[in-house]
Amino acid sequence: MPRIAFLGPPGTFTEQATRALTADFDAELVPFDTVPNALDAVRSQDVLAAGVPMENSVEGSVSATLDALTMGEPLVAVAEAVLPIRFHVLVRRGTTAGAVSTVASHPHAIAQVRSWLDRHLPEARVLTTSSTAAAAAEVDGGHADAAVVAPVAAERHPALVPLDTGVADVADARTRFLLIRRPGALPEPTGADRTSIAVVAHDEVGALTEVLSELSLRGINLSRIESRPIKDRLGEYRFFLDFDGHVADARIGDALTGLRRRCEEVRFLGSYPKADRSPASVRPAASEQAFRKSMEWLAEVRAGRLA
Ligand SMILES: O=C(O)C(=O)Cc1ccccc1
Repeated sequence: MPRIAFLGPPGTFTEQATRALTADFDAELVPFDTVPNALDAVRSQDVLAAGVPMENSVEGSVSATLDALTMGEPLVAVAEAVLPIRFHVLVRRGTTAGAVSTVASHPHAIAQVRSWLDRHLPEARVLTTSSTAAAAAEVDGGHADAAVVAPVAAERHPALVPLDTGVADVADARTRFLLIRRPGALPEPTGADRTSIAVVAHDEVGALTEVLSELSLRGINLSRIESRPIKDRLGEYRFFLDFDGHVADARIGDALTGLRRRCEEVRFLGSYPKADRSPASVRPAASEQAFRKSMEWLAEVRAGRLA
């Protein structure tokens, strides 16, 4: 049975997402304490794949995931899941809100319950943990008084009780998760795919505009752009781009070759079906047929068959 890593310990949102991402096959889910460790386990072939949190509608990208994807051997995303996010706040039985002096959770969870904390636990000191489930373990072990967790974590900690449930500053907050593998056969194009890449543009005037032009000229819909510093050079950045389409699509392949010529570095991070299955809107000039016809025309010109 394939082993699949997830950001643990058991009871995280990522475990829930990884279960959804592997629902089609029998898998043994294996917890790792950090995203970089889970991805390294994929690289070293200890596991087949890893489920990782990617971005959140409230707090933005999970930078640990972005950085870990581009450091080390190449990896690619093969599937995407989006989960609605609401939290339970768990305490040891008998703890009242007034007795909570420390509240623990993953930084992205804390960011999504700031107003709730200001209202209900204004005096509490925040302790950040590697995951929401790790925060529940801290409370169980007596190292923190309250934990902001995924509802599933409550089942794992029968000694803890909710101080509140369904907590979320933004009612419709969502988090996007990816299933990451070593490069191999790509998922088949479905017409409702997303492609992710990371590029380092040359340090010159207009470089980012030119990167974006490669996409816009081909009618490619950009769904996310994020920058992360290149660790060893201050003021230079790696851009993470997500856009509609599959690398097997002519317009995407064409854009990628343009980027490859133009950029210092291009890392392909996968083409995979979008969680919402919404089909890409492709303008006529960027359709498969338009690309095929233009290539046929070029071949004719090159063969000297056109007047
Ligand atoms: O810590 C978790 O449970 C995670 O899976 C990371 C996370 C944290 C907050 C919101 C969504 C995902």
